[in-house]
Amino acid sequence: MPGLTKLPSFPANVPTHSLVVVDYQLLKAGHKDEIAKLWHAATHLGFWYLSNHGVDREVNAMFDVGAETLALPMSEKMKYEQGDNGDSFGYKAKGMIVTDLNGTRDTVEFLNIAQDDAMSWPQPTHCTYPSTVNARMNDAVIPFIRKSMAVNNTLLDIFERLLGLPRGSLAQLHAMDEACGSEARIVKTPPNQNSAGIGAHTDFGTLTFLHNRLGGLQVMPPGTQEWLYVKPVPGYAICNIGDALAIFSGGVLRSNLHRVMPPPGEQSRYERYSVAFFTRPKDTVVLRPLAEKSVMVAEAAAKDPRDEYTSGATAGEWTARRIRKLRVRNRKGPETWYESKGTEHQSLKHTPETIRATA
Ligand SMILES: O=C(O)CCC(=O)C(=O)O
Ligand SMILES: [Fe+2]
Repeated sequence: MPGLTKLPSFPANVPTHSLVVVDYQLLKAGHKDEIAKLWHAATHLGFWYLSNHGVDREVNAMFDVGAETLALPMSEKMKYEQGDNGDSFGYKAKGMIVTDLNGTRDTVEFLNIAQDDAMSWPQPTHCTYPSTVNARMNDAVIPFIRKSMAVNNTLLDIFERLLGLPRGSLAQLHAMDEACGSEARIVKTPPNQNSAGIGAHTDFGTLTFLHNRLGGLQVMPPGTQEWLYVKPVPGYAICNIGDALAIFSGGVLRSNLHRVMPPPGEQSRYERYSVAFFTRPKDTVVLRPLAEKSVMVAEAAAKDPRDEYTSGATAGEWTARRIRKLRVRNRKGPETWYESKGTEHQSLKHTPETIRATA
């Protein structure tokens, strides 16, 4: 069980970015200073720690489900592999996606469990899962997904209000009346790696609720070309804005570039697991600034003459394209790496040269 091993502490001598700590209970209580801290983090780096989220027990259970499942024989896991069509749900074997422009293969394996499948369980909506997932659906997976949804929906309601959007408008884009790309993920990085686990990317969806025990996650602060570690803090989630929310807000909220590297220092000798929940819009929602619904978004969109936030794609198409273009077997050359990109132009000028700098 990954939770029972005593892990070496995060080293003090690696370049690290400190994140603002936002208290979830204070946010829920409408505490003004806490909401102001959240807004600042969401409109600048797009990442923050969330304390007092109350999901610790469920997160620990998910680390165990991940360890049990990813320990299954490869032949069993491969029955659930994502494939090359841009589907997200299921298992992704190590080395199936590229991490950079040169086509370097990834070093991680992960398992994605659809929110829709958990909500319709035992009836599948999208796909089925390994027996180790099914066995823990009721006591671990569903409780984790339900609580993560509640956290992300609370944050979404706050952003909706602060963006000046009509009440319920963001919630409507994420309602459970249609299929969506929201999913839980468990990522496993083997010990002693020396290349990127997951390459530089922005998240595809709306909001990410992430749980780390070992280091490895890095962010590139806006306006820099420098990668900085995010230190895992026990009990704190790491939250970040994804592309869909950056686009809905006309760029007011920031979807920042990040990647997963081997854990730093002594930690690199250990297997690394992370657990995440991604809230994504309903598949049919078109990704575009909600300018007609908010003066703030309209003003931000007007300052974007190149229309970089108007994708024309639905959320389902956006996610499928980005996954498809990352798959090794779909790679034609360096251009396929650029074709996998989302709103990275927020961190970089949208040119091959600057994207190359992060590759
Ligand atoms: O493992 C992590 O810490 C982050 C993973 C990540 O960025 C992702 O799965 O999108
Ligand atoms: Fe990510």
